[in-house]
Amino acid sequence: MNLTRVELRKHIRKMRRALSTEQQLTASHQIALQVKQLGLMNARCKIAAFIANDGEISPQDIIKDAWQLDASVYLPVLHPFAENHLAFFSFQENSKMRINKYNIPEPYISCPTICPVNELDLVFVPLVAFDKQGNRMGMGGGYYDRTFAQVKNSKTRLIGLAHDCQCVEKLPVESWDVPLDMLITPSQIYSFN
Ligand SMILES: Nc1nc2c(c(=O)[nH]1)N(C=O)[C@@H](CNc1ccc(C(=O)N[C@@H](CCC(=O)O)C(=O)O)cc1)CN2
Ligand SMILES: Nc1ncnc2c1ncn2[C@@H]1O[C@H](COP(=O)(O)OP(=O)(O)OP(=O)(O)O)[C@@H](O)[C@H]1O
Repeated sequence: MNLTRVELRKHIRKMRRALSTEQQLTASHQIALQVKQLGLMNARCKIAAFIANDGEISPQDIIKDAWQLDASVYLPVLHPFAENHLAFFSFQENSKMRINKYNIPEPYISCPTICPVNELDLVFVPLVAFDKQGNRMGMGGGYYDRTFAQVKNSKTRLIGLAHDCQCVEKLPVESWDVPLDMLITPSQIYSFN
């Protein structure tokens, strides 16, 4: 990782953390409306989302809509054995949660509530920066890239969620980067490929 990548990450993280609570709530509402208008979810869907952290746009309203539709919702959990990989566990309104090493809440792991990654239909992906070619830069752990490296040819669609201010002209592409299928901001929908 070179300095440019580090500096860009730092700069955009600072910008998104500067958004007010009201801006965050409005943004969450707007991306949920975008998802609704696209008709991406139904009762048979298995959907992965995340709990917003560090000024990320919150999928909370998308999660509520998914529950309403009776779709199954999953959250990432830092994999207990496979280093820098994620596993996805069921998230329901009454799910018991624990805090991981990054201070992000995640469901307790239990065998019956895991969803194999290649069975996920939609994966809403957090990110720090994106460009209009479908490239994404995350927090730097390589978690999403590692976890979805094997499933990029499956039905699983990766959909980035971001504030408009996280758009950059062009991201340096690394060999391991897994590209997004779609990216949704409060004001834009980008479809790739
Ligand atoms: N909301 C959310 N959940 C997610 C991710 C994410 O990007 N967003 N991840 C996507 O991969 C995984 C966690 N990856 C993360 C990697 C680094 C940091 C982070 O804040 N790093 C701090 C140092 C934290 C520490 O070590 O104490 C930092 O760099 O300042 C957070 C999450 C799984 N869950
Ligand atoms: N499929 C992979 N196999 C092995 N190493 C990988 C893979 N994907 C990423 N990495 C490693 O992970 C590190 C972090 O990658 P990168 O900076 O692209 O993460 P990120 O996309 O920002 O993070 P995240 O996916 O957690 O949000 C890199 O040093 C890279 O070598």
